[in-house]
Amino acid sequence: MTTHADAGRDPRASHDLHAFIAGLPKAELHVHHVGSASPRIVSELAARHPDSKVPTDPEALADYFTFTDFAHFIDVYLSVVDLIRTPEDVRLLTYEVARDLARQQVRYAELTITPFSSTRRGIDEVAFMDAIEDARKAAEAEFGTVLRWCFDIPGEAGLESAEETARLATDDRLRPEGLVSFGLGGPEIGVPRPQFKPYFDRAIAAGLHSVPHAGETTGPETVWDALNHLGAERIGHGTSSAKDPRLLAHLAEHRIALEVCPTSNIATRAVRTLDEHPIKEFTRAGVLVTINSDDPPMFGTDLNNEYAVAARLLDLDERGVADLAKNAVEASFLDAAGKARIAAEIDAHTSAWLAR
Ligand SMILES: O=C(O)c1cccc(C(=O)CC[C@H]2O[C@@H](n3cnc4c(=O)[nH]cnc43)[C@H](O)[C@@H]2O)c1
Ligand SMILES: [Zn+2]
Repeated sequence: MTTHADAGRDPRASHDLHAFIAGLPKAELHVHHVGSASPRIVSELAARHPDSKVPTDPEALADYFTFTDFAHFIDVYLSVVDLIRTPEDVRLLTYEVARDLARQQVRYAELTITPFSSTRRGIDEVAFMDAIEDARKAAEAEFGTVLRWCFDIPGEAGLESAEETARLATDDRLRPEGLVSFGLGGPEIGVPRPQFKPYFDRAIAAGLHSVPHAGETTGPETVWDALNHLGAERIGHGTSSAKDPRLLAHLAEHRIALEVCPTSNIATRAVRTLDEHPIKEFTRAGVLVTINSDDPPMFGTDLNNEYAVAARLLDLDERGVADLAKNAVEASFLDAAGKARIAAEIDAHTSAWLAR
């Protein structure tokens, strides 16, 4: 398993490729709000709330963020969710996440937020929406990074959480301007996707895109369920799709992108080793693969490292990496002008790099 000591930079990618990736304009489509809290923010919040079991020492967090399995990961994740108690915590977290993305040349990110987890812990819903929107606008003005939201249902919390998430996402008085999509996260085992159909139907009717997690910890049938019952336009992870050639052909034919997060899959032990990751099977089948970081500090990674990992697994040079970055732009929910702008930036960076 990848340890935090060697994570954050794939040692097998060349120094040059790392430098190319670091400067490459990128879009991130699968990254969680709370799961992006930096060790500094987590330890600051933990110090403010001494009743929490989360370590206050940033150094100790690497151990705390070493997971025995997916269920353990969710336990730890929720202990960090418990640290976010006020609208100011939400604003600060969102703004700092945007700063970390901007440092990696991320021009556009769809950030998955679980509003149910905050409102059920007593944060006022209007203050919550104001906090994320305030941070989004500040981040765009100060860093130039465009943020958009995906509100996800924490499936294991039951239909009550689905109802609350659908309400927050579709009520015109609450729904934030930056909201573009509707998701479903958390464990998959014992949480069948079809039960969430009415909530996805409402979100889709309200103009939101459908982007559930599926096939991360269960088989390809869950991905089929996400497609057939939830109207999925992209799939979060979709790792087990590799076991079903008919599914791979369907994803490829319909340009349904997979949001691949290689290091996450190792850290949660959904996949045993990076070399066993099915990313190559996806590209071989013609599936639109996008590269993402999921919960970067918790997995000791960042988006740049995920691109370096993908480059190694797919044996890509700079042009191949640039094509992966363009896949994310294509699969994003940006408008055509926004897509064209970032794609042109990717081309400009690549041409300038290769002409050195
Ligand atoms: O907030 C609660 O009170 C609560 C109660 C019961 C269950 C839950 C959850 O299951 C929350 C899970 C939460 O995890 C997020 N997440 C982050 N990374 C991943 C991932 O790789 N795969 C699936 N889910 C992930 C997700 O956003 C969920 O909201 C909460
Ligand atoms: Zn995720």
